[in-house]
Amino acid sequence: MKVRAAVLPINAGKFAVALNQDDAAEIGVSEGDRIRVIKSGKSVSAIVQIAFGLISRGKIGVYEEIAAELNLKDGDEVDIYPISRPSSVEFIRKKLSGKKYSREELYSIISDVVDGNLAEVELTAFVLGSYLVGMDFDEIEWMTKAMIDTGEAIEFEKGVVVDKHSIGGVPGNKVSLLIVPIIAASGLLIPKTASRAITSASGTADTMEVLADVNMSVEEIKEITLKTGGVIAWGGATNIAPADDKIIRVEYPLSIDPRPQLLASVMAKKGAVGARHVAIDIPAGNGTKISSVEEGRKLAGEFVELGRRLGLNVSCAITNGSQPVGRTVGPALEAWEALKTLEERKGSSSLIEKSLGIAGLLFEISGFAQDGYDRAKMIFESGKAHQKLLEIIQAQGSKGILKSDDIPIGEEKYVIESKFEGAVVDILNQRVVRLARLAGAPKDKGAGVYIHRKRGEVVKKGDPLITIYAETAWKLEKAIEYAMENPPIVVSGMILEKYPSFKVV
Ligand SMILES: O=P(O)(O)OC[C@H]1O[C@H](OP(=O)(O)O)[C@H](O)[C@@H]1O
Ligand SMILES: Nc1ccnc(=O)[nH]1
Repeated sequence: MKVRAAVLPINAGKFAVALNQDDAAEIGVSEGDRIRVIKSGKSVSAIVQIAFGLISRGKIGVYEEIAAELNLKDGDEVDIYPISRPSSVEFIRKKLSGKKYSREELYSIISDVVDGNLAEVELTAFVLGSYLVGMDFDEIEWMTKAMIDTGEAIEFEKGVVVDKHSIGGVPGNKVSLLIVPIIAASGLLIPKTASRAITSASGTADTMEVLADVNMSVEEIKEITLKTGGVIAWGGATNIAPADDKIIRVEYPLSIDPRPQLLASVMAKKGAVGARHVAIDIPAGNGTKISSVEEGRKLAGEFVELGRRLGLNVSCAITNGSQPVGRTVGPALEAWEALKTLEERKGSSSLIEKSLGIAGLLFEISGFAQDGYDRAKMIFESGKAHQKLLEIIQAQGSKGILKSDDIPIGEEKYVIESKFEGAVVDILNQRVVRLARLAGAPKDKGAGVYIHRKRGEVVKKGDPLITIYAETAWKLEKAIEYAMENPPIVVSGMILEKYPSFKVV
């Protein structure tokens, strides 16, 4: 069937088109089906969206990706006809009924993810297949290798390349902003790519973006690493393991990170940047991805084994995830705390101890030093790590922030005070994250929370417990409402929740 193109100035993130419902019915396709779009001998397969009333008969709405690929302008005539779903969909369905993927099937699924050949619902089914049915170790290895092979890789001709990654899950985990400059200042190379938030209120890429550009090509990552010793780039902007960010996009709204995807997501990025020695941070504690040290140990074993299969020397640190790291949660607040700690060479002990511990582990496993922690501490206390972060920020493209207090924080704020005297007995990670997300994080960089009292600290009646920051008043309101019903910080003796809930109207 011949139709005329209407170019939609929208990036769909995949090859997609919008069809009038009657045209779709005429060629026998529905929402999510595929068609082939042909122009002057060139063709692409595209996922169909039905645009009720928005696209008139005889027209086809083409998003930017297809317009660019086929060099289409408004009014150009194209040929369309229905095609069948890619075989990956069949493989995904097989997993949902409890079967094992073959190496070829996983490669085909990951290639289709990268090429944008899977509709949102199919990609979601892939993630849910891993979540509900799981994968065995061969499948995890094949998926990781497929993720590396469908993207670009970096090779360093000289230098010792190391890397670190956290499985995430604990709020406030801004440690990479301290670890990367400590390692880079030592002369080792650390070309770190990070993801944006998955289950938290700020991923390392979101936090670093407050200070510097994080969108970098593979060439830039290599060049800046060779120049300064390290980078903190957003993996999703590179062509390094490009399937990763597309998978993370469907995990984020569900706030789930299935174990096979987690292992592959982390290790594909490490394998692709040419790292030889890798430290993995596994936060364990209530309300994180790993609830106990035992479970953390099991996952650590899986990381080490996957590393072995990929030729990487992997060591894990099971870390305290029972409450947020440091005192801040949310992109700007976390960037502020990381930079402030480097400037003043002091700050929250959970942030400093964890950063020095993981930097020290990297020094030890790479053979750089036997007293890794002490070496990391020396670099941190000498101010070299602070200078190095500023240098990395300049090299990546600075956002114009020279010191921590220049970082803009959301202007709408509200302080939650303690209603009575006592001690903080718990901080509920998931409530802290939910609160920061309701306030606008990670999208609104200035949104988040500052935690005044952590576990074991004493409070008097009226002392501040937590300050919520937001960029807009209505988001602040929503966050306050949530915090009132679901207190994120528990002071001894306090009622956590009432059941059945009772509201005064
Ligand atoms: O807590 P959630 O959002 O699930 O996990 C995602 C975070 O964990 C990792 O941290 P890092 O890059 O090693 O610092 C990722 O890159 C990302 O920043
Ligand atoms: N699934 C993931 C968890 C943490 N970091 C990542 O990059 N990916």
